[in-house]
Amino acid sequence: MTKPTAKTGVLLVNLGTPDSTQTSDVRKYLREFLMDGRVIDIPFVNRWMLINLIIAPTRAPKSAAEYRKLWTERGSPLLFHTEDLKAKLIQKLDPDNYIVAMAMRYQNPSIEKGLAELRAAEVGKIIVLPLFPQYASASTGSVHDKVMEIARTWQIIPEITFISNFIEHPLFLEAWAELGRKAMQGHDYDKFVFSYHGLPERQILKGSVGEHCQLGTCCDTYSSKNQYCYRAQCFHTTRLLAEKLGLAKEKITNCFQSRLGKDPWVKPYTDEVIKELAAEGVKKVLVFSPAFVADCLETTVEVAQEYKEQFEALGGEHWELVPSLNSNDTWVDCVKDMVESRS
Ligand SMILES: C=CC1=C(C)c2cc3[nH]c(cc4nc(cc5[nH]c(cc1n2)c(C)c5CCC(=O)O)C(CCC(=O)O)=C4C)c(C)c3C=C
Ligand SMILES: [Fe+2]
Ligand SMILES: [Fe+2]
Repeated sequence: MTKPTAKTGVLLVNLGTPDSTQTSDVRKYLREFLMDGRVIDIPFVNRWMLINLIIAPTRAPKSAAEYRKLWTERGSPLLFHTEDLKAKLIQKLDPDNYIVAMAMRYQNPSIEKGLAELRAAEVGKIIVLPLFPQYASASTGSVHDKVMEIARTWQIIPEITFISNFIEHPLFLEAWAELGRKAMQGHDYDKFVFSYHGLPERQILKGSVGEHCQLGTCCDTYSSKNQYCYRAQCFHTTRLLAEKLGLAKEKITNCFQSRLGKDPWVKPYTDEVIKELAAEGVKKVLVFSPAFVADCLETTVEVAQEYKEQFEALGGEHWELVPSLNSNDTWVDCVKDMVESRS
């Protein structure tokens, strides 16, 4: 009798979210998240003091109030959209060859739990897919780091494939384009804003190969020299999507949201771009947020509510967010293809 072939394990990992909207759970989540040295990249003692003496006490109650605006009967959207993605992926993959687990980098379900599920199924190979289209040390890099921290304790470490970036995948672009076309139907937008999650500028510079990135026009081209530069990856994502959707260059604006703390973050800042657009008399804006593959606090509350209020208060008339990929069928096909092409 021949031995059955071992399955390939797939681990989908998103950022993380609190277990509930109680301030204590939000504080626990923020502590774990922000104590990650890849997220707040300052010396440990300074980070510990900043998080425990300033951020956890003051930010946690404010963030808890924000999470209450977002929470649904199914809990946090980031979590249930990732669960839905996993369920649809399972339907599309051959069950004799694949087992799929899902995890959050911070809080639950943990990466430890996801990897334990795959190990229990005695997989022969693991494919880790951090659900971040653009590589950043604070997101993708941190997932890779955590998986290696756990795998390093195993006697047998199977072959592990890490997916670092998928901005050029044709089905990723098609999934966004489908959602964009739908949002554009019956509307004539003045501007298309591409708002990406921000990063401290020093993290962009640290992530630069050699001294390539100067945070200037260097990020306007994308090549093997700057393939891990977060800013260049974001601009490239916009160019590819704009091309697919046939958007005129002069109608496109890139910007970066979710700034935290006083250090300079990658520019231009979304709130400043909104002021500029309003001052130019722009009235109708469609917003894409393609650093996120699932709707979450940063899209549903920050972009679709807070930035909309800011734009309207400054005279804007229509501010619309394109919903995220969530468990869109073309996006599920994209994940299936990324997995199968690496098996
Ligand atoms: C798209 C990838 C992300 C990168 C890169 C990233 C970097 C990063 N984030 C913070 C601080 C916060 N981010 C918060 C929420 C949040 N961040 C991402 C993704 C990236 N972050 C997502 C998907 C979410 C939403 C989570 C959800 O539950 O819906 C938060 C928490 C919310 C809040 O209090 O505002 C913080 C804080 C830093 C400092 C950073 C890189 C240095
Ligand atoms: Fe974040
Ligand atoms: Fe650059």
